[in-house]
Amino acid sequence: MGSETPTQIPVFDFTSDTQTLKPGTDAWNNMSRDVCAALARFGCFQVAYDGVPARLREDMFEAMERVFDLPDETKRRNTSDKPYFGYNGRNEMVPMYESLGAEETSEIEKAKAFTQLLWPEGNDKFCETLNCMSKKLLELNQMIMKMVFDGFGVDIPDALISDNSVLRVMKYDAPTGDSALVLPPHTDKSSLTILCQQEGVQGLEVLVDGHEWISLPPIPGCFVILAAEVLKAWSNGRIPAVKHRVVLSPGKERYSFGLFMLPKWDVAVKVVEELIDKAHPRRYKAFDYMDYLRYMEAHLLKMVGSNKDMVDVFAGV
Ligand SMILES: O=C(O)CCC(=O)C(=O)O
Ligand SMILES: [Fe+2]
Repeated sequence: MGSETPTQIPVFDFTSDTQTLKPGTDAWNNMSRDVCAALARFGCFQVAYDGVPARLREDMFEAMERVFDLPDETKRRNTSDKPYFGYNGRNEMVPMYESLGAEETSEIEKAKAFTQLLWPEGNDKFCETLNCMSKKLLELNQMIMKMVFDGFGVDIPDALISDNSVLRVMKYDAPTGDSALVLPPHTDKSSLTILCQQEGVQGLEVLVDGHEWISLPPIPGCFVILAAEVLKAWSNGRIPAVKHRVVLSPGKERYSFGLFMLPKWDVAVKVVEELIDKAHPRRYKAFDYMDYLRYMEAHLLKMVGSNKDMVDVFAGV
Protein backbone atom coordinates (compact mmCIF):
# COMPACT_ATOMS: atom_id res chain seq x y z
CA MET A 1 0.00 0.00 0.00
CA GLY A 2 1.87 3.12 1.19
CA SER A 3 1.29 6.65 -0.02
CA GLU A 4 2.20 7.40 -3.60
CA THR A 5 3.75 10.71 -4.55
CA PRO A 6 1.63 12.31 -7.25
CA THR A 7 3.39 12.53 -10.61
CA GLN A 8 4.70 16.03 -11.30
CA ILE A 9 5.43 17.28 -14.79
CA PRO A 10 8.56 19.47 -14.51
CA VAL A 11 8.43 23.25 -14.88
CA PHE A 12 11.80 24.63 -16.01
CA ASP A 13 13.04 28.18 -15.64
CA PHE A 14 14.24 29.72 -18.90
CA THR A 15 13.84 33.32 -17.74
CA SER A 16 16.54 35.79 -18.64
CA ASP A 17 17.85 36.26 -15.11
CA THR A 18 19.25 32.71 -15.16
CA GLN A 19 22.44 31.67 -16.99
CA THR A 20 20.55 28.76 -18.45
CA LEU A 21 20.18 30.13 -21.93
CA LYS A 22 23.90 30.55 -22.68
CA PRO A 23 25.09 27.46 -24.56
CA GLY A 24 28.29 25.96 -23.20
CA THR A 25 27.78 27.16 -19.61
CA ASP A 26 27.32 24.65 -16.79
CA ALA A 27 23.79 25.98 -16.31
CA TRP A 28 22.99 25.29 -19.98
CA ASN A 29 24.49 21.79 -19.83
CA ASN A 30 22.58 20.92 -16.66
CA MET A 31 19.35 22.25 -18.12
CA SER A 32 19.94 20.31 -21.34
CA ARG A 33 20.23 17.10 -19.35
CA ASP A 34 17.06 17.92 -17.40
CA VAL A 35 15.11 18.85 -20.55
CA CYS A 36 16.19 15.69 -22.33
CA ALA A 37 15.39 13.54 -19.29
CA ALA A 38 11.94 15.13 -18.86
CA LEU A 39 11.09 14.52 -22.51
CA ALA A 40 12.37 10.94 -22.34
CA ARG A 41 10.28 10.32 -19.21
CA PHE A 42 7.07 12.27 -19.89
CA GLY A 43 7.28 13.55 -23.47
CA CYS A 44 6.51 17.01 -22.11
CA PHE A 45 7.35 19.76 -19.64
CA GLN A 46 6.41 23.36 -18.93
CA VAL A 47 8.79 26.25 -19.21
CA ALA A 48 8.79 29.76 -17.74
CA TYR A 49 9.97 31.94 -20.62
CA ASP A 50 10.11 35.74 -20.69
CA GLY A 51 11.44 35.88 -24.26
CA VAL A 52 7.74 36.29 -25.07
CA PRO A 53 6.59 39.52 -23.37
CA ALA A 54 3.38 39.28 -21.31
CA ARG A 55 1.87 42.06 -23.44
CA LEU A 56 2.40 40.03 -26.63
CA ARG A 57 0.62 37.07 -25.07
CA GLU A 58 -2.33 39.28 -24.07
CA ASP A 59 -2.45 40.77 -27.56
CA MET A 60 -2.51 37.27 -29.01
CA PHE A 61 -5.49 36.15 -26.89
CA GLU A 62 -7.34 39.36 -27.74
CA ALA A 63 -6.61 38.82 -31.42
CA MET A 64 -7.88 35.24 -31.19
CA GLU A 65 -11.23 36.38 -29.82
CA ARG A 66 -11.61 38.61 -32.89
CA VAL A 67 -10.70 35.67 -35.17
CA PHE A 68 -13.33 33.35 -33.70
CA ASP A 69 -15.96 36.13 -33.81
CA LEU A 70 -15.60 36.24 -37.61
CA PRO A 71 -18.43 34.67 -39.68
CA ASP A 72 -18.07 30.94 -40.33
CA GLU A 73 -17.67 31.47 -44.06
CA THR A 74 -14.67 33.74 -43.43
CA LYS A 75 -12.99 31.25 -41.08
CA ARG A 76 -13.58 28.43 -43.54
CA ARG A 77 -11.58 30.32 -46.17
CA ASN A 78 -8.57 29.05 -44.22
CA THR A 79 -7.88 26.00 -46.39
CA SER A 80 -4.65 24.13 -47.14
CA ASP A 81 -3.43 21.47 -49.54
CA LYS A 82 -1.97 19.68 -46.50
CA PRO A 83 -4.26 17.62 -44.25
CA TYR A 84 -5.44 19.36 -41.05
CA PHE A 85 -3.35 22.47 -41.71
CA GLY A 86 -6.27 24.84 -42.23
CA TYR A 87 -9.66 25.38 -40.53
CA ASN A 88 -10.72 22.36 -38.51
CA GLY A 89 -13.52 21.63 -36.09
CA ARG A 90 -17.28 21.77 -35.60
CA ASN A 91 -17.51 18.21 -36.94
CA GLU A 92 -18.47 14.81 -35.53
CA MET A 93 -15.02 14.18 -34.06
CA VAL A 94 -14.69 17.59 -32.40
CA PRO A 95 -18.10 19.32 -32.21
CA MET A 96 -17.03 21.78 -29.50
CA TYR A 97 -13.69 22.70 -31.02
CA GLU A 98 -12.68 25.11 -33.72
CA SER A 99 -9.22 26.01 -34.96
CA LEU A 100 -7.39 27.82 -37.72
CA GLY A 101 -3.80 27.35 -38.81
CA ALA A 102 -1.24 29.09 -40.95
CA GLU A 103 2.20 28.03 -42.10
CA GLU A 104 5.38 30.05 -41.65
CA THR A 105 3.75 33.06 -40.01
CA SER A 106 7.24 33.94 -38.73
CA GLU A 107 7.70 35.30 -42.28
CA ILE A 108 5.98 38.66 -42.60
CA GLU A 109 4.62 37.93 -46.09
CA LYS A 110 2.92 34.73 -44.86
CA ALA A 111 1.52 36.53 -41.81
CA LYS A 112 0.16 39.21 -44.16
CA ALA A 113 -1.45 36.64 -46.46
CA PHE A 114 -3.23 34.94 -43.53
CA THR A 115 -4.38 38.30 -42.17
CA GLN A 116 -5.64 39.31 -45.62
CA LEU A 117 -7.64 36.10 -45.85
CA LEU A 118 -9.48 36.91 -42.62
CA TRP A 119 -9.61 40.71 -42.98
CA PRO A 120 -9.42 41.68 -46.66
CA GLU A 121 -9.63 45.32 -45.52
CA GLY A 122 -6.45 44.78 -43.46
CA ASN A 123 -5.65 44.33 -39.76
CA ASP A 124 -2.08 45.47 -39.09
CA LYS A 125 -2.28 44.84 -35.38
CA PHE A 126 -3.29 41.20 -35.87
CA CYS A 127 -0.59 40.68 -38.49
CA GLU A 128 2.14 42.11 -36.28
CA THR A 129 1.02 40.11 -33.23
CA LEU A 130 0.90 36.86 -35.18
CA ASN A 131 4.26 37.46 -36.86
CA CYS A 132 5.99 38.52 -33.66
CA MET A 133 4.60 35.62 -31.61
CA SER A 134 5.59 33.10 -34.31
CA LYS A 135 9.16 34.43 -34.41
CA LYS A 136 9.53 34.30 -30.63
CA LEU A 137 8.17 30.76 -30.39
CA LEU A 138 10.41 29.65 -33.23
CA GLU A 139 13.41 30.92 -31.23
CA LEU A 140 12.21 29.00 -28.19
CA ASN A 141 11.85 25.86 -30.27
CA GLN A 142 15.37 26.15 -31.72
CA MET A 143 16.77 26.49 -28.22
CA ILE A 144 14.89 23.48 -26.89
CA MET A 145 15.89 21.32 -29.86
CA LYS A 146 19.54 22.20 -29.29
CA MET A 147 19.15 21.35 -25.60
CA VAL A 148 17.55 17.99 -26.39
CA PHE A 149 20.49 16.89 -28.54
CA ASP A 150 23.06 18.42 -26.16
CA GLY A 151 21.32 16.33 -23.51
CA PHE A 152 21.95 13.24 -25.64
CA GLY A 153 25.57 14.39 -26.12
CA VAL A 154 25.06 14.71 -29.88
CA ASP A 155 25.45 17.77 -32.14
CA ILE A 156 22.05 18.48 -33.60
CA PRO A 157 22.24 17.55 -37.30
CA ASP A 158 21.58 20.48 -39.69
CA ALA A 159 18.84 18.42 -41.32
CA LEU A 160 16.81 18.72 -38.10
CA ILE A 161 17.04 22.48 -37.83
CA SER A 162 13.90 23.66 -39.56
CA ASP A 163 11.95 26.91 -39.51
CA ASN A 164 8.82 25.22 -40.87
CA SER A 165 5.83 25.49 -38.62
CA VAL A 166 2.09 25.91 -38.31
CA LEU A 167 0.74 28.50 -35.91
CA ARG A 168 -2.67 27.27 -34.77
CA VAL A 169 -5.30 29.17 -32.79
CA MET A 170 -7.93 27.13 -30.96
CA LYS A 171 -11.24 27.70 -29.25
CA TYR A 172 -13.30 25.24 -27.20
CA ASP A 173 -16.96 25.80 -26.30
CA ALA A 174 -18.04 25.76 -22.68
CA PRO A 175 -19.66 22.43 -21.78
CA THR A 176 -23.13 22.55 -20.29
CA GLY A 177 -24.03 20.06 -17.55
CA ASP A 178 -20.98 17.85 -17.09
CA SER A 179 -17.30 18.16 -17.86
CA ALA A 180 -16.62 17.25 -21.48
CA LEU A 181 -13.81 15.76 -23.51
CA VAL A 182 -13.52 18.56 -26.07
CA LEU A 183 -10.36 17.31 -27.79
CA PRO A 184 -9.89 13.52 -27.85
CA PRO A 185 -6.59 11.86 -26.93
CA HIS A 186 -3.97 12.12 -29.69
CA THR A 187 -0.28 12.58 -30.35
CA ASP A 188 0.86 15.50 -32.47
CA LYS A 189 2.23 14.86 -35.94
CA SER A 190 4.75 17.72 -35.63
CA SER A 191 8.28 17.42 -34.21
CA LEU A 192 7.74 19.61 -31.15
CA THR A 193 4.64 21.58 -30.14
CA ILE A 194 4.76 24.73 -28.05
CA LEU A 195 1.38 25.52 -26.49
CA CYS A 196 0.13 28.59 -24.71
CA GLN A 197 -2.96 28.15 -22.56
CA GLN A 198 -5.36 30.87 -21.57
CA GLU A 199 -4.77 31.86 -17.97
CA GLY A 200 -7.28 30.62 -15.45
CA VAL A 201 -8.85 27.91 -17.63
CA GLN A 202 -7.65 24.41 -16.90
CA GLY A 203 -8.12 21.79 -19.61
CA LEU A 204 -4.98 20.18 -21.03
CA GLU A 205 -4.10 16.69 -19.78
CA VAL A 206 -1.19 14.40 -20.68
CA LEU A 207 -1.02 10.62 -20.38
CA VAL A 208 1.82 9.28 -18.26
CA ASP A 209 2.90 5.63 -18.10
CA GLY A 210 0.05 4.66 -20.38
CA HIS A 211 -2.64 4.99 -17.72
CA GLU A 212 -2.43 8.18 -15.67
CA TRP A 213 -3.97 11.41 -17.00
CA ILE A 214 -2.20 14.39 -15.47
CA SER A 215 -3.51 17.91 -15.73
CA LEU A 216 -1.14 20.61 -16.95
CA PRO A 217 -2.50 23.78 -15.38
CA PRO A 218 -1.95 27.08 -17.18
CA ILE A 219 0.89 28.84 -15.34
CA PRO A 220 1.33 32.58 -15.98
CA GLY A 221 4.46 33.21 -18.09
CA CYS A 222 4.80 29.51 -18.99
CA PHE A 223 4.51 27.48 -22.16
CA VAL A 224 3.78 23.76 -22.50
CA ILE A 225 6.28 21.79 -24.57
CA LEU A 226 5.01 18.54 -26.11
CA ALA A 227 7.21 16.00 -27.88
CA ALA A 228 5.53 14.80 -31.05
CA GLU A 229 5.88 11.95 -33.55
CA VAL A 230 8.68 13.35 -35.72
CA LEU A 231 10.91 13.86 -32.68
CA LYS A 232 10.07 10.31 -31.64
CA ALA A 233 11.43 9.11 -35.00
CA TRP A 234 14.52 11.38 -34.95
CA SER A 235 15.37 10.19 -31.42
CA ASN A 236 14.91 6.52 -32.35
CA GLY A 237 11.99 6.30 -29.94
CA ARG A 238 13.99 7.55 -26.97
CA ILE A 239 11.60 10.47 -26.69
CA PRO A 240 7.96 9.38 -26.76
CA ALA A 241 5.23 11.41 -28.46
CA VAL A 242 3.08 12.37 -25.51
CA LYS A 243 -0.60 11.53 -25.73
CA HIS A 244 -2.76 14.47 -24.65
CA ARG A 245 -6.38 15.64 -24.60
CA VAL A 246 -8.49 18.57 -23.48
CA VAL A 247 -11.22 18.18 -20.86
CA LEU A 248 -13.28 21.21 -19.86
CA SER A 249 -15.38 21.93 -16.79
CA PRO A 250 -18.92 23.15 -17.31
CA GLY A 251 -19.42 26.81 -18.02
CA LYS A 252 -15.86 27.53 -19.16
CA GLU A 253 -14.89 28.20 -22.73
CA ARG A 254 -11.20 28.05 -23.51
CA TYR A 255 -8.71 29.55 -25.92
CA SER A 256 -5.20 28.29 -26.65
CA PHE A 257 -2.63 28.62 -29.39
CA GLY A 258 0.41 26.68 -30.38
CA LEU A 259 3.35 26.56 -32.72
CA PHE A 260 3.60 23.11 -34.30
CA MET A 261 7.15 22.61 -35.56
CA LEU A 262 7.58 20.67 -38.79
CA PRO A 263 10.63 19.06 -40.38
CA LYS A 264 12.14 20.41 -43.59
CA TRP A 265 10.07 19.38 -46.61
CA ASP A 266 12.98 18.43 -48.84
CA VAL A 267 14.86 16.23 -46.35
CA ALA A 268 13.82 12.71 -45.29
CA VAL A 269 12.91 12.20 -41.63
CA LYS A 270 15.65 9.86 -40.41
CA VAL A 271 16.76 8.50 -37.06
CA VAL A 272 19.87 10.33 -35.80
CA GLU A 273 22.54 7.64 -36.32
CA GLU A 274 24.31 8.35 -32.99
CA LEU A 275 21.13 7.31 -31.18
CA ILE A 276 21.27 3.79 -32.63
CA ASP A 277 23.30 1.24 -30.67
CA LYS A 278 23.04 -2.31 -29.33
CA ALA A 279 20.67 -1.28 -26.58
CA HIS A 280 18.65 0.89 -28.98
CA PRO A 281 18.43 -0.82 -32.38
CA ARG A 282 17.00 1.20 -35.27
CA ARG A 283 13.23 1.61 -34.86
CA TYR A 284 12.32 3.65 -37.94
CA LYS A 285 12.91 3.67 -41.67
CA ALA A 286 13.63 7.03 -43.27
CA PHE A 287 10.44 8.62 -44.58
CA ASP A 288 9.09 11.61 -46.45
CA TYR A 289 7.06 13.88 -44.18
CA MET A 290 4.42 14.62 -46.80
CA ASP A 291 3.89 10.86 -47.37
CA TYR A 292 3.44 10.46 -43.63
CA LEU A 293 0.84 13.26 -43.53
CA ARG A 294 -1.07 11.64 -46.40
CA TYR A 295 -0.94 8.29 -44.63
CA MET A 296 -2.18 9.96 -41.46
CA GLU A 297 -5.08 11.54 -43.34
CA ALA A 298 -6.11 8.16 -44.76
CA HIS A 299 -5.74 6.22 -41.49
CA LEU A 300 -6.60 8.66 -38.72
CA LEU A 301 -10.16 7.48 -38.13
CA LYS A 302 -9.18 3.80 -38.23
CA MET A 303 -6.58 4.44 -35.54
CA VAL A 304 -8.82 6.19 -33.03
CA GLY A 305 -8.43 4.33 -29.73
CA SER A 306 -5.31 2.49 -30.89
CA ASN A 307 -2.38 2.63 -28.51
CA LYS A 308 0.08 2.63 -31.40
CA ASP A 309 1.48 5.87 -32.73
CA MET A 310 0.96 6.65 -36.42
CA VAL A 311 4.71 6.95 -36.97
CA ASP A 312 5.28 3.40 -35.66
CA VAL A 313 2.64 1.97 -37.96
CA PHE A 314 3.86 4.00 -40.93
CA ALA A 315 7.64 3.92 -40.54
CA GLY A 316 8.43 1.33 -37.83
CA VAL A 317 10.94 -1.37 -38.81
O1 LIG B 1 -5.59 23.36 -26.69
C1 LIG B 1 -4.67 22.70 -26.23
O2 LIG B 1 -4.14 22.98 -25.15
C2 LIG B 1 -4.18 21.48 -26.96
C3 LIG B 1 -4.36 21.52 -28.44
C4 LIG B 1 -3.80 20.32 -29.13
O3 LIG B 1 -3.45 19.34 -28.53
C5 LIG B 1 -3.67 20.28 -30.60
O4 LIG B 1 -4.17 21.18 -31.28
O5 LIG B 1 -3.02 19.36 -31.13
FE1 LIG C 1 -2.20 18.14 -29.75
